[in-house]
Amino acid sequence: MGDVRNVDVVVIGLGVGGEEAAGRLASAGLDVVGVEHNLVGGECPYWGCIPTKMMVRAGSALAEARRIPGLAGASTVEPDWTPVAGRVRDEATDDWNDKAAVDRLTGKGGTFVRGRATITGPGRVRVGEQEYAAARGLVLATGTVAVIPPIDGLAGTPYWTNRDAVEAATLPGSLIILGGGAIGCEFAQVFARFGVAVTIIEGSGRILAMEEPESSEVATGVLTADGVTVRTGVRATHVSHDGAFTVTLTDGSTVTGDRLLVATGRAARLGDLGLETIGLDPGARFLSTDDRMRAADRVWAVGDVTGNGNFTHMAMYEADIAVRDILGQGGPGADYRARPRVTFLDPEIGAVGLTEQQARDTLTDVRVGHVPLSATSRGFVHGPGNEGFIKVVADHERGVLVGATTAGPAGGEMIGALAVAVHAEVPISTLHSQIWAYPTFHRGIGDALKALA
Ligand SMILES: Cc1cc2nc3c(=O)[nH]c(=O)nc-3n(C[C@H](O)[C@H](O)[C@H](O)COP(=O)(O)OP(=O)(O)OC[C@H]3O[C@@H](n4cnc5c(N)ncnc54)[C@H](O)[C@@H]3O)c2cc1C
Ligand SMILES: NC(=O)c1ccc[n+]([C@@H]2O[C@H](COP(=O)([O-])OP(=O)(O)OC[C@H]3O[C@@H](n4cnc5c(N)ncnc54)[C@H](O)[C@@H]3O)[C@@H](O)[C@H]2O)c1
Repeated sequence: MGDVRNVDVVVIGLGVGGEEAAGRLASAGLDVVGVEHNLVGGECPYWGCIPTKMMVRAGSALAEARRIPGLAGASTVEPDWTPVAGRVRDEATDDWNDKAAVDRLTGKGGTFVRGRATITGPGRVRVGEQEYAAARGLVLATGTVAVIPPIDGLAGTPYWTNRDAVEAATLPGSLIILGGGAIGCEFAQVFARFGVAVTIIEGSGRILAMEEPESSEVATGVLTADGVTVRTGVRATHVSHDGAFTVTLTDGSTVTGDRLLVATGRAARLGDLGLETIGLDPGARFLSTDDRMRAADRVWAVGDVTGNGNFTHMAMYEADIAVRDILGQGGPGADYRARPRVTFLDPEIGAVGLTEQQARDTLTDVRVGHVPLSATSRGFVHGPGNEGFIKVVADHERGVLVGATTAGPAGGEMIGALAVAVHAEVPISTLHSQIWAYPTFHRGIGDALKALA
């Protein structure tokens, strides 16, 4: 065992949240050690948001080109995965090389340690043979891994997770996707648009089950139109692989495919972290925190491990709160009322705050306004590809919005206006007097507000 090195803060896990926290604390002059056993930047830049949104961009370009007939002449579309895989490898991930990110941290004065960190006691962390004592404390930002359900026969088969799907240099002829959440749906649409025969198997009654039922309906419609087979309310009971995959479902039917992508949710990486040495439960699903992201005395937790939403913007939001607390800077604590999210389908499905059902479960007088995008001027003008809707959810007693969904060609952008309304609790009477530019997609927000009933 080497000497104990005394530092101010040890950050465990340098994904989105940890990298932000370590960089900010180092810039503020603290002696910070950031530990990462894989790639600095974590899931988002290498196997998550960035490469998948490059894929979505490519799929959307194909879809838009296919809309030319009827709109602007003729088009012949020949999909080719080569440039997509090339962009993912060269532009998004630098061939899965994190040198730039490591340099960014050390350039701010932080110390980078590649290895797996284990907590050995209050303020104490071990990486290999080196022990660190952190006077100010620890930031835990170890993120999540793909959940692999205990389906008979699945273990031991060469199934894909999001990582394999992002790294794919060539596409399979057919793909079975277990799970119809954001990951399953986004990959399904992209791959289908490149000619892959995709089947989604979703155990619950609808895909995108965490979102509004109308979102599930739109997603099912567009995926089906793209050639995806969407199976809901069925689960896999058995998986076999003999070169191709065969999945047996609860209704007795089977589905075959060249590849199988498991996209059935994420689990926090907490098991082997040594949480028991600081009085935390190593078996917990998530680390619960107070509104300053404190999980225990001199222990902060940020990002996916807190269970407050697996989104990059949440990891950065929570890292900011933890950093301010460590530096004694004060400022607002965590407030999850206006949590935004966007599922990057075509149409994009943006959402903020509560769904209608969540609002009805907690509030006494809930009013809802809904407008199909095709009924708005811009939706009408747009024509092909105008699937979507705007839905607003109001707490009538307080006269404010508590949630909204914007599905459409610019759904991820439209939600910005409604996120402000929910976050700042803008009175609905004030929103009614707002002038919405014509003929934008977001002008439909005014129509949805008028439809509140
Ligand atoms: C396919 C996919 C698409 C996504 N798309 C979006 C999107 O469009 N928009 C969005 O907002 N979010 C998206 N997400 C979610 C987003 O990637 C995560 O919310 C984000 O990466 C969380 O950041 P984090 O820092 O909490 O964890 P992570 O990014 O998971 O980073 C945690 C890091 O900790 C390291 N680590 C773990 N244990 C240890 C240890 N003991 N010692 C050292 N290092 C350790 C890991 O190697 C990892 O690098 C997507 C996720 C996936 C999988
Ligand atoms: N655009 C984005 O912001 C974006 C994109 C991708 C992922 N993410 C984040 O990553 C997280 C994980 O995504 P995800 O799609 O893996 O998880 P998810 O929890 O959103 O969806 C998983 C789905 O799998 C289903 N399921 C679970 N077990 C099953 C089984 N055995 N058979 C069939 N279906 C089963 C669940 O009912 C659920 O609908 C999301 O919560 C999201 O926050 C965000």
